[in-house]
Amino acid sequence: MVDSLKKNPSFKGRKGPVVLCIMDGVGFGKYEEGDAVLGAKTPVLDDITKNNPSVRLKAHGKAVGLPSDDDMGNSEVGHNAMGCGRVFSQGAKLVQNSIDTGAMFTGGTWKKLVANAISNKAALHFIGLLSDGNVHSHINHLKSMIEQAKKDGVSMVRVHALLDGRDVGETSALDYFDPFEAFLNDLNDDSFDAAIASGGGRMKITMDRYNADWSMVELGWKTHVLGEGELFTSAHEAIVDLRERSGAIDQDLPPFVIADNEGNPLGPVSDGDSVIFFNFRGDRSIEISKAFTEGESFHEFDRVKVPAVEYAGMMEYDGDLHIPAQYLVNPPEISRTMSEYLVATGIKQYSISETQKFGHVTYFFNGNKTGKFSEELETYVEIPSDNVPFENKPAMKCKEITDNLLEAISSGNYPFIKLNFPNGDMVGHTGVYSAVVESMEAMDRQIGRIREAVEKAGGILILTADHGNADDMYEHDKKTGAVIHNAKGTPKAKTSHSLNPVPCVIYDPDYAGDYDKELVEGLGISSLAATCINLLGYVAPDDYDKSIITLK
Ligand SMILES: O=C(O)[C@@H](CO)OP(=O)(O)O
Ligand SMILES: [Mn+2]
Ligand SMILES: [Mn+2]
Repeated sequence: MVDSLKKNPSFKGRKGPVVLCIMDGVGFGKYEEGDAVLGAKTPVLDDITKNNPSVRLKAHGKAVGLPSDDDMGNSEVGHNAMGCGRVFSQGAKLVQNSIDTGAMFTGGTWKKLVANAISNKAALHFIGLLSDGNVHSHINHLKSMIEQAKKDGVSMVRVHALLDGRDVGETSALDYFDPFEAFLNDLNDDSFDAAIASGGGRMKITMDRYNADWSMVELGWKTHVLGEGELFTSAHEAIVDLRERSGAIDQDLPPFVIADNEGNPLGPVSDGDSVIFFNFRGDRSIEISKAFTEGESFHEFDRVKVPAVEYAGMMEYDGDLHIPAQYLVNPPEISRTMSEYLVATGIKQYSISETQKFGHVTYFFNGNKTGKFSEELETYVEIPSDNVPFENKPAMKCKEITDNLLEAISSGNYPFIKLNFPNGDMVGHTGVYSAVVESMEAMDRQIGRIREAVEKAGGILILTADHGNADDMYEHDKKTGAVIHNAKGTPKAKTSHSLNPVPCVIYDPDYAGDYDKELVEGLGISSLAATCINLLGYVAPDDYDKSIITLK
């Protein structure tokens, strides 16, 4: 348990709550063309930014614990940084280190899974996202593990590969699958047989999160484990054919199963096999891990059969519920989060979003911890998300989130309130510019309502984001900055996050002259924790990253 926070006597205090509004995926664009935040009519955001202290914060690369500044930010590392007030080396970096130092392959879990496959003359399966996005996984991690498996004497490897198109180009799958199939063929010899056995789009199968749509996981189970689905002779053939027939971009591609020479599935998961889920990020890895590891208590769908396998995740995906029990790399040891301090100080908190981002303001914000620190002091509200393509409903649930939030603000019960608006990110990932504009306009109207409520309550509103996305909706030439066009002559959509900085605006209608209106420049989003603590009237823990405000 952490110590309680010390009061800061120089801060005058406010009547109302501190409200932290995280506009998921809303950054400051580098290019005018394709910046849907700029392109949208957002009178509230414009006005609030112009007339209040505001600054840009770093939200990518090393500022959020990623290996390099070429790595875009993402929700996990962003919310971890905001909620923990410090920057921890994150999954992408920890896994790479573990491979580089060899620690992964001398560890007990790796050895156990390899020994299991060898002694049963069975397969070692790898399931996960095949790209170099470095948000959930990296293809190089997978390649290193397969090479090592061969060295260690495994004779059969089966890969169940999900198409990305969300952290990398929207139709870039073959840039990963083709060289990867060649890589496997190069490794194959009389004693080693590695092949892709199944696959599908990451938003179609396997990688659901926050219990939003378990039917995705069921379809993944059928595809990877039961070997049920449309059969193809190779992943290349499957991708080309399914793209043509479905018109889907990579993340939405229907599932496929690869057949052997007799027309049977090449690599369903069977008794005695070993299975590694090679994504390092937790949110979209928890459900499939449960399907593999839970016994009769599992009721989410009918698994038909549950093969007896040794299963391991790349990491422990939920440090609270210990999912899964076996994993290859220790997750970052995130401790002493802001929520824990607030609980120790007796401060009531309210956290709200819709399903798609509910875990972001709770589980990620609290350092990948599912449970509350205190039932009494913390209130979590989840507005159910619709299961629809979000380009068709760009407002998502921002109105419903706000309706609930306004009650929390006016109740006077919660000194600290945090919310996540998913619009910029979830609609941003669809690549549909006009829908993103609409989503920003819908969100702006709700921020107008929040501003009014905060003013009435005499509180403080902090507007910020976890990383960019909506601010960068077209692919640009890296050298010239020019928009890249499709064969049809339209701009090529960009579905991934951006490397752009994010806003931080402090709307404090009852400003009492107790801090400098000039905000500190050059900081990252990890500085938001100390800032919130200061605005609640407390001194931030010594080792938290510097606050964005300078107290007088
Ligand atoms: O959808 C997701 O899983 C990621 C992108 O891979 O987005 P975010 O980090 O915003 O959750
Ligand atoms: Mn996000
Ligand atoms: Mn996202």
